[in-house]
Amino acid sequence: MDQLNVHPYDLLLADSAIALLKILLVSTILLTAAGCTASKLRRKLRQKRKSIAEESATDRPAGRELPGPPSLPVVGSYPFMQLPYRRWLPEGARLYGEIFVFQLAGNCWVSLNSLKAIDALKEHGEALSGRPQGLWSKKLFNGNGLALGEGPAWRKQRQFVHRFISQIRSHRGNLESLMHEELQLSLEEQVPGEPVPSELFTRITANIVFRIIFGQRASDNQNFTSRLEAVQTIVQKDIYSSFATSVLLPYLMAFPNLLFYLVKKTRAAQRSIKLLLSFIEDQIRQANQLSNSGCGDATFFVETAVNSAELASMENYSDSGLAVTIFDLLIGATDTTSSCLKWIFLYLATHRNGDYQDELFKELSALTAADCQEAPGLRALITEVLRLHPPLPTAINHCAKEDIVVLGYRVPAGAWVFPNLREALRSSTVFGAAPDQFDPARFLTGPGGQFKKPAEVIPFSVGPRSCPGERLAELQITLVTVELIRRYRFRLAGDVTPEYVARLMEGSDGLVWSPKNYQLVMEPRV
Ligand code: HEM
Repeated sequence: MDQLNVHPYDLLLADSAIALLKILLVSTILLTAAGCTASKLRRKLRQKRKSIAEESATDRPAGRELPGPPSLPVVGSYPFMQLPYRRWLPEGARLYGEIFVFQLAGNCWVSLNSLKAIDALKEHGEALSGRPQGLWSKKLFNGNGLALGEGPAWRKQRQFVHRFISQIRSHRGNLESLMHEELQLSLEEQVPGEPVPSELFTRITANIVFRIIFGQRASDNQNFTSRLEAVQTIVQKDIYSSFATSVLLPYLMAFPNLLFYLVKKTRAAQRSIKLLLSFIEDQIRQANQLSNSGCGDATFFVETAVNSAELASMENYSDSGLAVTIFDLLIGATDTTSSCLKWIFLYLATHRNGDYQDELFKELSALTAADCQEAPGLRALITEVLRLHPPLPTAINHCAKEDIVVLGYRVPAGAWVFPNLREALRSSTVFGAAPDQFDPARFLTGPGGQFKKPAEVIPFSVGPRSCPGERLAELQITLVTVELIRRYRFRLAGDVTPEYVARLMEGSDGLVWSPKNYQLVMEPRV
């Protein structure tokens, strides 16, 4: 009865007071913890500075201080640059030149902006073969895999992947018919008469890679496709683009569980990655069972890997380690290759009002199917798209294992070093007066318009960490492009204004650089 006498406002007030108290309590705990961490960090920084100062000059390689924006405590270089930082990089290169440094998310980032600077990845191959080992990679991948792994295990798995790719490429006929079949199936799955979403290219690529790895179509496996899509969303976002992550991340890192359990998006991302990894582990278990029963098919990656004595002899080798390598192959292969195809078909649909695609169609129609792959106009198109829109514009961060000197500047051990491929591939010194323009003819020379592959176009990066999937990606891009140009004429669906095309061309800000999604009208050529 007593309760009935309580006015609802009183209840509301009591609730608010409790909520306020809770907020105050949590804030106090957080602030105290942050204070402790900050002082811990300050102490560490002082110790680090002291030990650096104590290093004798002879121990350190000579070299000037790297140029770059200033850096403040806590916020780093954030106030002097813009986010997303990738969009600011051209400005940084203009201000500071071929190589510069900035501080973000508590780390020292070194941007290599020219081909000469990027050569450091070859020249200091071993010293720069490290990868930053952040909280994410430790917690989710445990140092395994190709993209973030290091040391002898990474080297051995890379060799294994290289050998597998050369082996399937040596049965080129089989590989090509798998790709043709997949393209045909993916096209048949489109709604007849409707414009085709640019996501078609992701579907084709995912299906091809999935078949190479598991011997089945990805589209037939809903469990896989939904998990892959969730992980792709993470890859397409750049976690360093926001203030919260670029500035607060190092402090949140001090409380990994807080980071994982409080930040909803991070938790969802972690869950998606774990689900995809557990799906891959199931496939590995099935491959093991098939192999033990003698019913396996060792032409697929997963079967070849579970039967490999070389991999089995690796220290701490496990199914979960192999799952991370397969995860890297799936993710590494899908978004990059499909991004390139999306750019290609955007240009085909828009460049020179369609005259350009008609020219290519004529070139390909005059050739046999085998010769089409080497057609100069086609090679020039693919090379120009990869030059202007490298799918991984800043590759993956490398980590300097020791102090090195690049172009006369000292790069400190522990720095996150990345090749700024987008900048280097738009150098006017190398690519002429209009490097930002789409002009495939720049790669055609001589009276017959011969194509010569330029060594300067390096969208797959260079050095011991360069992309192991380069040859596979090139074959896939070539086959899909030839086949579609020979069959269809393309235009963008909807109200196509120059502003709309410019917006599509701006692309995404994530780790992988794709055009914004578009719809393609594909008219069969008769
Ligand atoms: C157009 C397509 C592709 C492009 C432009 C591309 C580009 C790149 C780049 C720039 C890197 C980072 C190199 C560095 O850190 O310096 C990389 C790494 C990697 N790529 Fe690709 N890639 C493509 C397709 C593929 C395919 C088809 C596969 C799988 C078969 C693949 C698997 C990987 C893996 C596993 C790594 C990590 C290698 C390591 O750290 O040792 N990529 N790729």
